[in-house]
Amino acid sequence: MSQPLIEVSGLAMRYPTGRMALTDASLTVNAGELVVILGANGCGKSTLLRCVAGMLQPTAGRVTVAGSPISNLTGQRLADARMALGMVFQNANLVKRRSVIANVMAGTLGRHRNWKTALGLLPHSERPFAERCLDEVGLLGFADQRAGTLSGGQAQRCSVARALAQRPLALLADEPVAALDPEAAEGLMSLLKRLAHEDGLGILCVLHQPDLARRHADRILGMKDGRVLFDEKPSDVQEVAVSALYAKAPLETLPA
Ligand SMILES: Nc1ncnc2c1ncn2[C@@H]1O[C@H](COP(=O)(O)OP(=O)(O)OP(=O)(O)O)[C@@H](O)[C@H]1O
Repeated sequence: MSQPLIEVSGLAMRYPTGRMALTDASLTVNAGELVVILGANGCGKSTLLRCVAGMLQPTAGRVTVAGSPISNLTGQRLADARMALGMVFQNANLVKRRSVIANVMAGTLGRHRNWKTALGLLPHSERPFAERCLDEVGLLGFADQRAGTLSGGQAQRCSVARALAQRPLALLADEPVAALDPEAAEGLMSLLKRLAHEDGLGILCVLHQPDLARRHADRILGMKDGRVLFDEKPSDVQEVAVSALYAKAPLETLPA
Protein backbone atom coordinates (compact mmCIF):
# COMPACT_ATOMS: atom_id res chain seq x y z
CA MET A 1 0.00 0.00 0.00
CA SER A 2 1.24 3.55 -0.69
CA GLN A 3 2.41 5.87 2.07
CA PRO A 4 -0.41 7.29 4.26
CA LEU A 5 -1.33 10.89 3.53
CA ILE A 6 -1.27 11.74 7.24
CA GLU A 7 0.91 9.77 9.62
CA VAL A 8 0.99 10.49 13.35
CA SER A 9 3.29 8.47 15.55
CA GLY A 10 3.92 8.57 19.26
CA LEU A 11 2.41 12.02 19.69
CA ALA A 12 2.53 13.53 23.16
CA MET A 13 1.43 17.01 24.18
CA ARG A 14 1.96 18.62 27.54
CA TYR A 15 0.55 22.14 27.83
CA PRO A 16 2.49 24.75 29.83
CA THR A 17 -0.09 24.24 32.60
CA GLY A 18 1.31 20.72 33.00
CA ARG A 19 -1.81 19.12 31.51
CA MET A 20 -0.87 16.03 29.48
CA ALA A 21 -3.43 16.25 26.66
CA LEU A 22 -1.92 13.54 24.43
CA THR A 23 0.03 10.44 25.44
CA ASP A 24 1.58 8.35 22.68
CA ALA A 25 -1.17 8.89 20.08
CA SER A 26 -0.64 7.27 16.68
CA LEU A 27 -2.85 7.11 13.59
CA THR A 28 -2.82 7.16 9.81
CA VAL A 29 -5.18 8.62 7.23
CA ASN A 30 -4.91 7.40 3.64
CA ALA A 31 -5.90 9.30 0.53
CA GLY A 32 -9.56 8.56 -0.25
CA GLU A 33 -10.45 7.77 3.34
CA LEU A 34 -12.76 9.41 5.90
CA VAL A 35 -11.49 8.71 9.41
CA VAL A 36 -13.62 9.81 12.37
CA ILE A 37 -12.30 10.39 15.91
CA LEU A 38 -14.77 9.82 18.75
CA GLY A 39 -14.10 10.62 22.39
CA ALA A 40 -15.41 12.48 25.41
CA ASN A 41 -14.86 16.19 26.11
CA GLY A 42 -11.26 16.87 27.04
CA CYS A 43 -9.80 13.57 25.77
CA GLY A 44 -7.43 15.42 23.42
CA LYS A 45 -9.19 15.35 20.03
CA SER A 46 -8.73 19.05 19.22
CA THR A 47 -5.17 19.00 20.52
CA LEU A 48 -4.44 16.11 18.17
CA LEU A 49 -5.98 17.94 15.21
CA ARG A 50 -4.06 21.13 16.05
CA CYS A 51 -0.78 19.16 16.18
CA VAL A 52 -1.55 17.57 12.81
CA ALA A 53 -2.32 21.03 11.40
CA GLY A 54 1.02 22.36 12.65
CA MET A 55 -0.78 24.89 14.86
CA LEU A 56 0.72 23.32 17.99
CA GLN A 57 4.20 21.93 18.48
CA PRO A 58 3.90 18.52 20.16
CA THR A 59 6.09 17.69 23.14
CA ALA A 60 7.09 14.40 21.49
CA GLY A 61 6.27 12.37 18.42
CA ARG A 62 6.02 13.01 14.73
CA VAL A 63 3.42 14.16 12.22
CA THR A 64 4.00 13.79 8.49
CA VAL A 65 1.65 15.09 5.82
CA ALA A 66 2.29 13.80 2.31
CA GLY A 67 5.77 12.87 3.47
CA SER A 68 6.57 16.32 4.96
CA PRO A 69 7.44 16.24 8.68
CA ILE A 70 5.05 18.99 9.82
CA SER A 71 6.14 18.69 13.45
CA ASN A 72 9.74 19.62 12.55
CA LEU A 73 9.04 22.58 10.26
CA THR A 74 8.90 26.27 11.08
CA GLY A 75 8.30 29.56 9.26
CA GLN A 76 7.67 29.57 5.53
CA ARG A 77 8.33 25.83 5.15
CA LEU A 78 5.63 25.10 7.73
CA ALA A 79 3.25 27.54 5.99
CA ASP A 80 3.88 25.80 2.65
CA ALA A 81 3.33 22.33 4.13
CA ARG A 82 0.12 23.50 5.82
CA MET A 83 -1.34 24.40 2.44
CA ALA A 84 -1.87 20.66 1.96
CA LEU A 85 -4.33 20.72 4.87
CA GLY A 86 -7.74 22.35 4.64
CA MET A 87 -9.48 23.10 7.93
CA VAL A 88 -13.18 22.97 8.75
CA PHE A 89 -14.32 24.07 12.20
CA GLN A 90 -17.46 23.89 14.32
CA ASN A 91 -18.44 27.35 13.11
CA ALA A 92 -18.20 28.27 9.45
CA ASN A 93 -16.49 31.61 10.28
CA LEU A 94 -17.60 33.28 7.06
CA VAL A 95 -17.34 37.02 6.46
CA LYS A 96 -21.09 37.54 6.46
CA ARG A 97 -21.19 40.89 4.67
CA ARG A 98 -19.16 39.53 1.73
CA SER A 99 -20.50 37.33 -1.05
CA VAL A 100 -20.41 33.57 -0.88
CA ILE A 101 -17.90 33.43 -3.77
CA ALA A 102 -15.63 36.02 -2.10
CA ASN A 103 -15.53 33.82 1.01
CA VAL A 104 -14.53 30.82 -1.11
CA MET A 105 -11.91 32.84 -3.01
CA ALA A 106 -10.37 33.77 0.35
CA GLY A 107 -9.35 30.11 0.55
CA THR A 108 -6.99 30.64 -2.39
CA LEU A 109 -5.07 33.48 -0.70
CA GLY A 110 -2.33 31.24 0.71
CA ARG A 111 -1.40 30.25 -2.86
CA HIS A 112 -1.06 33.91 -3.95
CA ARG A 113 1.41 35.78 -1.84
CA ASN A 114 1.88 39.22 -3.38
CA TRP A 115 1.23 42.86 -2.49
CA LYS A 116 -2.37 42.69 -3.66
CA THR A 117 -3.29 39.74 -1.45
CA ALA A 118 -1.26 41.32 1.40
CA LEU A 119 -3.74 44.20 1.13
CA GLY A 120 -6.63 41.75 1.34
CA LEU A 121 -7.52 41.92 -2.37
CA LEU A 122 -8.87 38.64 -3.72
CA PRO A 123 -7.22 37.02 -6.76
CA HIS A 124 -10.05 37.29 -9.32
CA SER A 125 -8.28 34.87 -11.64
CA GLU A 126 -9.36 32.23 -9.11
CA ARG A 127 -13.08 32.88 -9.55
CA PRO A 128 -13.64 29.97 -12.00
CA PHE A 129 -11.88 27.55 -9.64
CA ALA A 130 -13.80 28.95 -6.64
CA GLU A 131 -17.03 28.38 -8.63
CA ARG A 132 -16.02 24.75 -9.16
CA CYS A 133 -15.49 24.39 -5.40
CA LEU A 134 -18.93 25.90 -4.76
CA ASP A 135 -20.44 23.55 -7.31
CA GLU A 136 -18.77 20.64 -5.52
CA VAL A 137 -20.68 21.50 -2.32
CA GLY A 138 -23.95 22.23 -4.13
CA LEU A 139 -23.93 26.01 -3.65
CA LEU A 140 -23.05 27.37 -7.09
CA GLY A 141 -26.43 29.10 -7.35
CA PHE A 142 -25.61 31.13 -4.22
CA ALA A 143 -22.27 32.54 -5.45
CA ASP A 144 -23.23 36.22 -5.47
CA GLN A 145 -25.48 36.17 -2.44
CA ARG A 146 -24.22 37.64 0.85
CA ALA A 147 -22.76 34.88 3.02
CA GLY A 148 -24.86 36.14 5.93
CA THR A 149 -28.01 34.96 4.14
CA LEU A 150 -26.97 31.28 4.13
CA SER A 151 -28.53 28.75 6.50
CA GLY A 152 -26.26 27.04 9.03
CA GLY A 153 -25.91 23.94 6.84
CA GLN A 154 -25.20 26.02 3.73
CA ALA A 155 -22.67 28.16 5.61
CA GLN A 156 -20.80 25.04 6.72
CA ARG A 157 -20.81 23.76 3.11
CA CYS A 158 -19.41 27.13 2.06
CA SER A 159 -16.61 26.72 4.62
CA VAL A 160 -15.85 23.32 3.05
CA ALA A 161 -15.71 25.00 -0.39
CA ARG A 162 -13.32 27.62 1.06
CA ALA A 163 -11.09 24.80 2.34
CA LEU A 164 -11.22 23.08 -1.08
CA ALA A 165 -10.19 26.35 -2.77
CA GLN A 166 -6.84 25.93 -1.05
CA ARG A 167 -6.37 22.76 -3.21
CA PRO A 168 -5.61 20.61 -0.14
CA LEU A 169 -4.67 16.94 -0.12
CA ALA A 170 -6.40 16.43 3.22
CA LEU A 171 -9.16 18.02 5.30
CA LEU A 172 -9.14 18.30 9.09
CA ALA A 173 -12.65 18.81 10.45
CA ASP A 174 -13.17 19.60 14.15
CA GLU A 175 -16.80 18.90 15.08
CA PRO A 176 -18.08 20.22 11.71
CA VAL A 177 -21.70 19.24 12.43
CA ALA A 178 -21.89 20.53 16.02
CA ALA A 179 -24.09 23.49 15.04
CA LEU A 180 -26.20 21.66 12.44
CA ASP A 181 -29.62 20.01 12.62
CA PRO A 182 -29.74 16.23 11.98
CA GLU A 183 -30.58 16.55 8.28
CA ALA A 184 -27.85 19.13 7.60
CA ALA A 185 -25.40 17.04 9.65
CA GLU A 186 -26.19 13.97 7.56
CA GLY A 187 -25.77 16.03 4.38
CA LEU A 188 -22.41 17.43 5.48
CA MET A 189 -21.06 13.99 6.40
CA SER A 190 -22.25 12.63 3.03
CA LEU A 191 -20.39 15.49 1.37
CA LEU A 192 -17.17 14.72 3.29
CA LYS A 193 -17.49 11.04 2.40
CA ARG A 194 -17.92 11.90 -1.28
CA LEU A 195 -14.90 14.22 -1.21
CA ALA A 196 -12.85 11.37 0.22
CA HIS A 197 -14.16 8.58 -1.99
CA GLU A 198 -14.54 10.43 -5.30
CA ASP A 199 -11.91 13.18 -5.09
CA GLY A 200 -9.33 11.18 -3.12
CA LEU A 201 -8.97 13.58 -0.17
CA GLY A 202 -7.86 12.13 3.16
CA ILE A 203 -10.25 13.40 5.84
CA LEU A 204 -9.76 13.35 9.60
CA CYS A 205 -12.94 14.42 11.36
CA VAL A 206 -13.81 14.80 15.05
CA LEU A 207 -17.42 13.97 15.90
CA HIS A 208 -19.52 13.61 19.03
CA GLN A 209 -22.15 11.48 17.25
CA PRO A 210 -21.28 7.75 17.18
CA ASP A 211 -24.24 7.02 14.87
CA LEU A 212 -23.03 9.49 12.26
CA ALA A 213 -19.55 8.02 12.54
CA ARG A 214 -20.89 4.51 12.01
CA ARG A 215 -22.87 5.58 8.92
CA HIS A 216 -20.15 7.59 7.21
CA ALA A 217 -16.64 6.74 8.41
CA ASP A 218 -14.29 4.29 6.73
CA ARG A 219 -12.54 3.91 10.09
CA ILE A 220 -13.41 5.02 13.61
CA LEU A 221 -10.74 5.94 16.14
CA GLY A 222 -11.76 5.93 19.79
CA MET A 223 -9.79 8.31 22.01
CA LYS A 224 -9.68 8.44 25.78
CA ASP A 225 -7.36 10.37 28.11
CA GLY A 226 -4.99 11.37 25.31
CA ARG A 227 -4.64 7.87 23.85
CA VAL A 228 -6.08 6.13 20.80
CA LEU A 229 -7.89 3.11 22.30
CA PHE A 230 -9.17 1.58 19.08
CA ASP A 231 -8.90 2.10 15.34
CA GLU A 232 -11.40 -0.07 13.45
CA LYS A 233 -13.89 -0.29 10.61
CA PRO A 234 -17.35 0.82 11.81
CA SER A 235 -18.71 -2.72 11.50
CA ASP A 236 -15.98 -3.95 13.88
CA VAL A 237 -16.53 -1.25 16.53
CA GLN A 238 -18.37 -2.73 19.51
CA GLU A 239 -21.08 -0.66 21.18
CA VAL A 240 -19.45 -1.35 24.56
CA ALA A 241 -16.14 0.09 23.29
CA VAL A 242 -17.92 3.31 22.29
CA SER A 243 -19.71 3.52 25.66
CA ALA A 244 -16.38 3.06 27.46
CA LEU A 245 -15.04 6.19 25.73
CA TYR A 246 -17.67 8.27 27.49
CA ALA A 247 -17.54 6.52 30.89
CA LYS A 248 -16.21 8.83 33.57
CA ALA A 249 -12.82 7.77 34.96
CA PRO A 250 -11.83 8.79 38.47
CA LEU A 251 -9.54 11.83 38.34
CA GLU A 252 -6.62 10.01 39.92
CA THR A 253 -6.52 7.56 36.98
CA LEU A 254 -6.08 10.35 34.44
CA PRO A 255 -2.56 11.12 33.16
CA ALA A 256 -0.79 13.85 35.13
N1 LIG B 1 -4.23 25.79 25.61
C1 LIG B 1 -4.37 24.89 26.59
N2 LIG B 1 -3.71 25.02 27.75
C2 LIG B 1 -3.83 24.11 28.73
N3 LIG B 1 -4.61 23.03 28.66
C3 LIG B 1 -5.32 22.84 27.54
C4 LIG B 1 -5.24 23.77 26.45
N4 LIG B 1 -6.05 23.33 25.45
C5 LIG B 1 -6.61 22.18 25.91
N5 LIG B 1 -6.17 21.91 27.16
C6 LIG B 1 -6.53 20.74 27.97
O1 LIG B 1 -6.11 19.57 27.29
C7 LIG B 1 -7.08 18.55 27.40
C8 LIG B 1 -7.54 18.14 26.01
O2 LIG B 1 -8.24 19.23 25.42
P1 LIG B 1 -8.85 19.15 23.94
O3 LIG B 1 -9.47 20.48 23.65
O4 LIG B 1 -7.81 18.65 23.03
O5 LIG B 1 -9.96 18.04 24.13
P2 LIG B 1 -11.17 17.63 23.18
O6 LIG B 1 -11.22 16.14 23.20
O7 LIG B 1 -11.05 18.29 21.87
O8 LIG B 1 -12.42 18.21 23.98
P3 LIG B 1 -13.85 18.74 23.43
O9 LIG B 1 -14.58 17.53 22.95
O10 LIG B 1 -14.48 19.33 24.66
O11 LIG B 1 -13.58 19.75 22.37
C9 LIG B 1 -8.19 19.10 28.27
O12 LIG B 1 -7.96 18.71 29.61
C10 LIG B 1 -8.03 20.61 28.13
O13 LIG B 1 -8.48 21.27 29.29
